[in-house]
Amino acid sequence: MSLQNPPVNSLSLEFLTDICISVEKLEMDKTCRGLIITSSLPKVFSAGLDIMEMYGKSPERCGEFWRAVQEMWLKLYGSNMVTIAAINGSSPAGGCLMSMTCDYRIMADNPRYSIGLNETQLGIVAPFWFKDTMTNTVGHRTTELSLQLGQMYNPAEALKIGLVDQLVPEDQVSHYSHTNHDQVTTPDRSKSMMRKPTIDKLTSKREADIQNFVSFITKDSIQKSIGMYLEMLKKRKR
Ligand SMILES: CCCCC/C=C/CCC/C=C/CC(=O)SCCNC(=O)CCNC(=O)[C@H](O)C(C)(C)COP(=O)(O)OP(=O)(O)OC[C@H]1O[C@@H](n2cnc3c(N)ncnc32)[C@H](O)[C@@H]1OP(=O)(O)O
Repeated sequence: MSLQNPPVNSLSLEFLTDICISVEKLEMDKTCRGLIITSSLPKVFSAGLDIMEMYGKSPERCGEFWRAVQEMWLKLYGSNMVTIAAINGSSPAGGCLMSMTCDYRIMADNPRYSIGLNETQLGIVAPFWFKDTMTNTVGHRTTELSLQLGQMYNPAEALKIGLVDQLVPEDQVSHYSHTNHDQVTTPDRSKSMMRKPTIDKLTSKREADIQNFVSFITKDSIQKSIGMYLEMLKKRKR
């Protein structure tokens, strides 16, 4: 599955819905042995959630958006397929979350790229299931530090903390993803055993999580922080 939503593969409601439909189709396809997620765009795996979906939108629309974010996570984290993230560019926030849902992460060894949960930099708090996914990937202490600082990691740092499993030359990300994928022939039952408690936690609190998101994101102070962050993104470009 090659992500293609220019300019930066931000995860809008529409794009998330497309991703969920694609994953669902693959999940039902008995001939499909697994999934490699990568990006068709240069330099960016995914810029994370589409910030415009969280800025100036109605509570109803925000709720619909958040349900789609949850759905993407539930489908990928709970997938019966062997999944590999072929991270061929930067992958902040929701992009990092998406790659952490996979069984294995291969990243292009380009020091210009970065990956991490940077929500704190936007003045927002990473939801509990983002935090749980990171804890399951890199451990409690690293997650605590990482979330408090909104830390982004270059590939070497990401490998060191276990946020990615392998670094490869930029032009060989696809090759290594396929080679690794071929070595794993059957999805292991231990995957669902390890992930079930985390999945059950969100499933049982799904509606409350949507309500929390909507009331948090529509607050004036949070809208102001997001507006300032958007301005900063645009200025940085010039
Ligand atoms: C207490 C109860 C709590 C309850 C729940 C509450 C919590 C809320 C949690 C919400 C969680 C959010 C997770 C997220 O994913 S938020 C998104 C975070 N993403 C980012 O911060 C990424 C920002 N982008 C970048 O760093 C860079 O764009 C890049 C990905 C490294 C790519 O750089 P480059 O190639 O140089 O591209 P540009 O920076 O020039 O961007 C081009 C273009 O795209 C716009 N853009 C970038 N990222 C996003 C985005 N995520 N959403 C929407 N738009 C984005 C950027 O502004 C440029 O636009 P213009 O061309 O119009 O200027």
